[in-house]
Amino acid sequence: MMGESEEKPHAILVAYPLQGHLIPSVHLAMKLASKGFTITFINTHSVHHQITRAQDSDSDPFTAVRGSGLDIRYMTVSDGLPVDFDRSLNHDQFMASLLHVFSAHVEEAVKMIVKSGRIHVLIADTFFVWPSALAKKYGLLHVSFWTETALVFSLYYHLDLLRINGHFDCPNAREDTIDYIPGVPPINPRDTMSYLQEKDATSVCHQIIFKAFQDAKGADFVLCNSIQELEPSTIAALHAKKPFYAVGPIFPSGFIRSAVATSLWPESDCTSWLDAKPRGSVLYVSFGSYAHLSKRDLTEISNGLSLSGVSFVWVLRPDIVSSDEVDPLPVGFREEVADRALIISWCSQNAVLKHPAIGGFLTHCGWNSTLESIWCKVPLLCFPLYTDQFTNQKLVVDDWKIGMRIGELKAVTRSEVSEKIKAMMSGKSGEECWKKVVEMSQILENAISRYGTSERNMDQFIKELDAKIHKTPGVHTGSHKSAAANP
Ligand SMILES: O=c1ccn([C@@H]2O[C@H](COP(=O)(O)OP(=O)(O)O[C@H]3O[C@H](CO)[C@@H](O)[C@H](O)[C@H]3O)[C@@H](O)[C@H]2O)c(=O)[nH]1
Repeated sequence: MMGESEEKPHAILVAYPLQGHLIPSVHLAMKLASKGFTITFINTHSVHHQITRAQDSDSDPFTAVRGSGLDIRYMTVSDGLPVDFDRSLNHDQFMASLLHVFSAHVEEAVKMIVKSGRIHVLIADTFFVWPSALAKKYGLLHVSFWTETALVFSLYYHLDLLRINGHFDCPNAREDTIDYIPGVPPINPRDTMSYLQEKDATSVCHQIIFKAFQDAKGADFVLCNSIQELEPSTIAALHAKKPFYAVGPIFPSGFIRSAVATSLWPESDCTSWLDAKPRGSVLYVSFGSYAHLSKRDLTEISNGLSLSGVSFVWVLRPDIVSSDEVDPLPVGFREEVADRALIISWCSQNAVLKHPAIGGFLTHCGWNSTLESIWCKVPLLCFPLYTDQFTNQKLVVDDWKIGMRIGELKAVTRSEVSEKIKAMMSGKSGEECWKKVVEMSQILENAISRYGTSERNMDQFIKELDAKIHKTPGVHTGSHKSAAANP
């Protein structure tokens, strides 16, 4: 991309310290580096510690790709809490630290990088509350990286409209369709993010969302891990407001194995177990890296899996109910399903989804899982738990018709779980979803092919960024002058 004589753009990329954000951030860094960027990637000490512990190796995760000519440097900073602090058990304290303390540590790192050489850009997850302000202070361009759908971005971006219209943050919030967000097809409030459906909008996560989207309004560019063809009107309307580019799906090159370690937990290898199963016969079950299930729902899902008679691989994180609860599964469950179930703590999800034995995915509808499932032509059984997962479910079930809901409107029961699993794995409705997901996977493949929309969007973004860097020589050098001008 870059001309020989031109200086390479140097970007700091700060990943949000959660698994579902870290994975696309690492692969965005690799993508940009392959297009000629120098990247300084920043992880928290805690994430670094978890990755190296999972790998049983102390080296920085990018070591493996350095020989290939990618210029990716690596730093770690504190998130404000001790490395071994249980962030899963103390969610609000962790979030409060990211809200109030983390920026001071990032600023120290940015100051150091700026002092040591030319730097042009700060790329940071949209959920951080400080990037735009920090970028301005140090004379850097700000690229906001959004790891969810454009639809979710747009709903957060237009919180003021939702408030004015009485759909959010008011005593008796309206329950009728939201039909006034620019470019967004009408949406039922029940399909919006959990934070928009909650009555109390004073939680630490709400504060993060309010501040983050205030800050994001100052971004020079937004890169979104979605695909233009999947959300055309929403993306067009956002792009009309600011340079908003869909560049997804952002996957490791080769998809199955990432050259850079990103897993926060050690991975079990499921290949030989899956190799022994017939094509399309196994259900993969995972609720992602962060969400918790209630004990009641876990019991119903376990019993539903048991009743269904279907073979399954279940990623059951040790903290799925709470890290206080040692084994939350119903007594006798493991023995009952032993001949057709593989229950593990973590795996290479991409490798599992890509295996021909997998025929369906019971998922919380995290956006990465959704994209990975589509890529692997695996239809989804949706059991959203919080945040954007309800909105992703709406896209999957109502708009794209590649999945089915579980626990819709009422509490989930074992018989519903069992019936839906059977319908998905061997019924007509499962077959319909499968046909659609095969079509959709082609859209994703096209988007990241040589002349696909995501590839072109990425190139257009780089061209515009480059023009901005070179338009005002001396400004985006990370010089202390600009920092001093805006103390
Ligand atoms: O055993 C496993 C289970 C998961 N994964 C990976 O972990 C990631 C999980 O991401 P995601 O499916 O998006 O779920 P969360 O971890 O829950 O991600 C958070 O971040 C996402 C956006 O970045 C949001 O869409 C989710 O709602 C939010 O909970 C995916 O890449 C999976 O491939 C593994 O590698 N091994």
